[in-house]
Amino acid sequence: MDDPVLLTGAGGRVGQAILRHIGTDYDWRLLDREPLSDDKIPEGVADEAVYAADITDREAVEEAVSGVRAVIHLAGDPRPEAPWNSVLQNNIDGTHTVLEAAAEAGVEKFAFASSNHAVGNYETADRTPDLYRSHDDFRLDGTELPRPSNLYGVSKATGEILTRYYHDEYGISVVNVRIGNLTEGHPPVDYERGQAMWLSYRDCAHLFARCIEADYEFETVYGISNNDRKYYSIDRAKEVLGFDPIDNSAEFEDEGGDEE
Ligand SMILES: NC(=O)C1=CN([C@@H]2O[C@H](COP(=O)(O)OP(=O)(O)OC[C@H]3O[C@@H](n4cnc5c(N)ncnc54)[C@H](O)[C@@H]3O)[C@@H](O)[C@H]2O)C=CC1
Ligand SMILES: O=C1O[C@H](COP(=O)(O)O)[C@@H](O)[C@H](O)[C@H]1O
Repeated sequence: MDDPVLLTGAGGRVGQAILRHIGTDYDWRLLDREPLSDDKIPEGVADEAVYAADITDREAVEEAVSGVRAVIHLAGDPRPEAPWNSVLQNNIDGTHTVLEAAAEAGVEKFAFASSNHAVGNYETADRTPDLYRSHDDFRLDGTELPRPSNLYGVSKATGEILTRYYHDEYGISVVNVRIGNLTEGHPPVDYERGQAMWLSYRDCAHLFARCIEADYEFETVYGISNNDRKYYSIDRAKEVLGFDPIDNSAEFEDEGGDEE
């Protein structure tokens, strides 16, 4: 196997979606501030490769990142309503610490879990709800500036600026993945916005596998499944990363996804 890949926030929803589908494909280092129970650790991952540490703990992060070729950085406060003190510490300071350690260790690739909330204020009153429906052709494609919809979104936009700096200054290949709505098994029910930005577990794992495998310099892409309803373009993720999603929220329309 190639050099290890560090996954921060390994015990959370996105981390587990990744590990469930590609958990035996890589030599993982897993980091989370909560100790990981055995059922959250793929077969073959040694105890020494599992770190119970906070991403603001520079020494612990340095140890975890030493000798890895790629980082998938998920750890952080994922709540859209998270208060400033939490996103400042976990999302901004934490991301800075992981990037500093990655640069120092000579990591080649860095995939950052950004969010739809970094651009949530493009969803203006005059664009919605049509924006969430398949007849509407408005698309965000990753070239637009952030327009956060809450302080959590501000922290994700800040993470994207931090990755830009570490790419330009230290040459780390970066992909910011503006993840939509990860929901297991089916798209969110009775929630048009969520259906338009649904990301299935297997498409999520495949997308982050492509972030490990593909060649790129600095990219910002959207992480959603191949939904008929969409206002995020996945063209760039397809082109640069070779993302080839399988799922589509339209296939579940009888379960609460009908358009008006
Ligand atoms: N689930 C979703 O639909 C979306 C998630 N994201 C982003 O993806 C990432 C993962 O989200 P989820 O898995 O849904 O959240 P989660 O809360 O299920 O998982 C986050 C994990 O990170 C760990 N963590 C949090 N702060 C930490 C710290 N300071 N040090 C070490 N570990 C820490 C937690 O213990 C947890 O296991 C987050 O950065 C979130 O903002 C972005 C858009 C959508
Ligand atoms: O960034 C995130 O986005 C998803 C989807 O947002 P929502 O406002 O439609 O729920 C959210 O579920 C997740 O917790 C968050 O990290």
